[in-house]
Amino acid sequence: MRNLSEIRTEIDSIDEQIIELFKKRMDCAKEVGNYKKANNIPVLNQARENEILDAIEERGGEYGSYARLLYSNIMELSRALQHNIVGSGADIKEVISNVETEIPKTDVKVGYQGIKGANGHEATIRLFPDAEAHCYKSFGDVFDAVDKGEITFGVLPVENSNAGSVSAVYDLILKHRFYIVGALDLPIDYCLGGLKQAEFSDIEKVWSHPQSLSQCADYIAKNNFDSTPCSNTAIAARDVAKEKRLNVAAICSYKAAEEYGLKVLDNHLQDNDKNTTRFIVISKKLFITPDSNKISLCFSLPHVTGSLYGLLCRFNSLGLNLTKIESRPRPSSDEGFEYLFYLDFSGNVSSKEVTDLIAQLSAEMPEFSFLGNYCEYSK
Ligand SMILES: C=C(O[C@@H]1C=C(C(=O)O)C=C[C@H]1O)C(=O)O
Repeated sequence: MRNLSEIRTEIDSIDEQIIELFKKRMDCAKEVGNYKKANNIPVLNQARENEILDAIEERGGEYGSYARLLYSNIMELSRALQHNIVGSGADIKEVISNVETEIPKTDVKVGYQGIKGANGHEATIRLFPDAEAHCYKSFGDVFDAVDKGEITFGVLPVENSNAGSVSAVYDLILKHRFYIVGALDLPIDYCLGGLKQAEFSDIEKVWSHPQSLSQCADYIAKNNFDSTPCSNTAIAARDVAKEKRLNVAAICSYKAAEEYGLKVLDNHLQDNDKNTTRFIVISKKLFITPDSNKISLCFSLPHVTGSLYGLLCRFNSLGLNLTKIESRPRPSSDEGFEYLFYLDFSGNVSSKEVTDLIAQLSAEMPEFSFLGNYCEYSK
């Protein structure tokens, strides 16, 4: 048997040959790109790629499936190069280069779901301390109000560190495709708000938003409470005050308890003391502030093997850090389910590599939208 350094010497020499061949292949892809640009031919030729992949797999012998994977990556990168040459996604690049960089914070109307004292209200106050806050019954109503121009911005919860994604909001993001212009990670602290004359031992039932009930699931189980979902934590607090039932309490913010005259019967109910909810700011107009550190995209995937893998390979090749990927199903006539994807990654569009990537994806992904580049605050 050869010793390790002998084998490694051979590997190094093979790599030297592979890299030279890889460069030659990319030079050819570049030439193909120029030809496609001159002749107005689409970058992707799936049939040709499939032919190459099948042939490579065959020739790869015992390493056939590895060879296929290697080549799917190579062709992914070869296409990325060609998209830059043909100038794919010029419309998105144009939008990004002409964007406004300052978000108006005064003399604006900002909407949230719920009523005064809701977590959405708190997020709105923190993000827009000088704005006029408007409350809406449902998440959908906030989106509709932005659509009609009744409010300039909407503040919506998208994710909680314990309970996970707020699917209803993701569905609305994917439906409306408004821009995301800001985000805030808001620590959430719940109390048990009961009637003034109630004691902790009187409480048998708790009312709150399903997300909040889920964030306090251990606490509720430990105390053997009966839980009832409400449309909002602050609405739960208001209704507990209104209904005047001694054995019912709301799981709500301290502000909501105070706002609706409830007595705090217990503190910090959340199962995880780092309980945090992420809110986003939606807008019909795009703003990208210079401190932006997060980019959001959405798209559907073609029904082709490895299409999600191919997409992830592009991010990997640029060393970009994906922070979230969410898929939402929707019924489709032929394939049973079809999926829309929502994706976040760290970055700023001032980087050419990043805008090139967004432009490339816009040309390849069905139903692609660039949702925005914004700063995610944690206060
Ligand atoms: C290079 C080409 O463009 C793309 C990349 C391919 C490759 O790298 O082999 C194959 C097909 C196209 O999707 C081509 O059309 O030949």
